[in-house]
Amino acid sequence: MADFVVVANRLPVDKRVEPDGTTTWKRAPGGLVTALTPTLASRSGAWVGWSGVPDSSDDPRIDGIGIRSVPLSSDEIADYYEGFANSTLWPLYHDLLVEPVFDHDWWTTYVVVNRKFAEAASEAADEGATVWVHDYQLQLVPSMLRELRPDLRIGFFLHIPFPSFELFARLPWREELLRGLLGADLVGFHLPGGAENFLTLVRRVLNLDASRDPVGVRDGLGTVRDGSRTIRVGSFPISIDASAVAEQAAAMTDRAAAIRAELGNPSTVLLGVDRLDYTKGIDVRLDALDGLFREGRLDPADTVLVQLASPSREHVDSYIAVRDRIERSVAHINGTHGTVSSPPVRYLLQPVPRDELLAYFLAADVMLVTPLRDGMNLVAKEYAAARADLGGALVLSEFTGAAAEMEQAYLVNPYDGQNVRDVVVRAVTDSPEDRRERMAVLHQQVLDFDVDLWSQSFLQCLSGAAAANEAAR
Ligand SMILES: Nc1nc2c(ncn2[C@@H]2O[C@H](COP(=O)(O)OP(=O)(O)O)[C@@H](O)[C@H]2O)c(=O)[nH]1
Ligand SMILES: O=P(O)(O)OC[C@H]1O[C@H](O[C@H]2O[C@H](CO)[C@@H](O)[C@H](O)[C@H]2O)[C@H](O)[C@@H](O)[C@@H]1O
Repeated sequence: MADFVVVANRLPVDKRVEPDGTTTWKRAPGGLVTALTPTLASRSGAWVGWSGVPDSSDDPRIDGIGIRSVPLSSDEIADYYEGFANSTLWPLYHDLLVEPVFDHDWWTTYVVVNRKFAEAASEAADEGATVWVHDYQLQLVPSMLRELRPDLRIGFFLHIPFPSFELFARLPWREELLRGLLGADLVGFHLPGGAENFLTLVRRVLNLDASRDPVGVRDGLGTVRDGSRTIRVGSFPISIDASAVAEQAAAMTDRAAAIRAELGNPSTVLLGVDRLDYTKGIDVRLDALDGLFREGRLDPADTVLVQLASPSREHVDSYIAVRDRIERSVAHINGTHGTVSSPPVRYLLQPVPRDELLAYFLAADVMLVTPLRDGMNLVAKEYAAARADLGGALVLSEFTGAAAEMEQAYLVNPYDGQNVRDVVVRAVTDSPEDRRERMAVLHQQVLDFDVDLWSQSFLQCLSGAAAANEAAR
């Protein structure tokens, strides 16, 4: 039994079946794992989640973390993960970048799978334990878990944007989803705007008493009264283990120089690093590059864009469509502006090892982070952390959570193509002193506001919120 339980769609481990049929488990790279490992290890922790493959139920123990797999069948993965989570909630919460599908069978499976996660958490948690539930895939878990285990302290954190009333209210299951979240003692969002949208929805859809004051960052929590319980609502922008990134990147300078040489030592190396997702605006930066070559403002013989894309949600139609669009655009740019020996876009559709990724950060003159919408975007923070040399420049979409903190980045409106082209040129051509000044602020900012601050501030607020509810009970 654990006194601290994390519940997330994905386990912090990757299961691999080797060609000889044996199974190996590796700790998965990722911000959430890094953020929570110290707390999990120091408090007899457990992690409840899905292994990423169908029908898997092994429970390996990794780095002192007890793992509890929630087995999902292929049909459940199709309806809960690819369906309701990633074809209904994901597009709706990301401002309708593609049309969300409302399917009642998917909803039924979402309820069934959320109950599986709640039951697994209930079995893993010791009396009075703290349970931290994560993200849009599991919004019903807080209330299901509270019903099963009223003794638990329950927190919920949403990693993606939380939409306005006008978007959220389209959901046929809007009441159930809000009620699901209200099972928590503390509901957290990246930005105050998400928290305020939630308070408005609770007031208008459920007719509950919800506070109207602006929500602060890690401070000034909102409240919802639900019977004898008070649910706190707050903003906790996630971050990264910035000092570890800076240290690991410092060891990669030779590899960074080698990468530039492999690219033909062009004057300008631009870089994009994303899951292949339509929210990430990969097509926005490709269109900007095409336009800048046409306008003669960048020289295709002396400029290279490296786009590293990790395959994601590959069975979902909208992801198949965006992959096609991006690949056509890459071929168009290389076919139109390149030569056989030096195509200006180097595109990789596979994840690269962590060290290699850090070397690319050091090799890049300009990092292009241009999402149309993004809850936070950790890549932007990792780039700033990696650049302890204060080199490079960050072009950052205003529609990311990261932009709320990283004001010294070259901010762009990804919906305004001319603005993107102008800002990219500015990031490339500004004086080295101006670029250094901006990077110095960004680098220090990510060191000061790191992932430890995120998890500790959330857990401290959760402890206060739960204690108040226990006293009222
Ligand atoms: N090792 C490795 N990590 C990657 C790769 N692509 C993206 N990542 C990591 O995946 C995470 C992406 O997080 P974020 O930018 O917040 O976007 P998200 O994909 O929507 O969660 C960051 O920690 C990236 O460093 C890759 O090719 N290799
Ligand atoms: O699990 P997948 O379907 O493969 O997707 C990967 C993760 O994508 C989303 O990440 C979000 O969380 C980041 C950290 O808070 C944030 O920076 C980013 O803006 C979000 O998009 C998703 O929310 C996770 O649940 C997925 O595991």
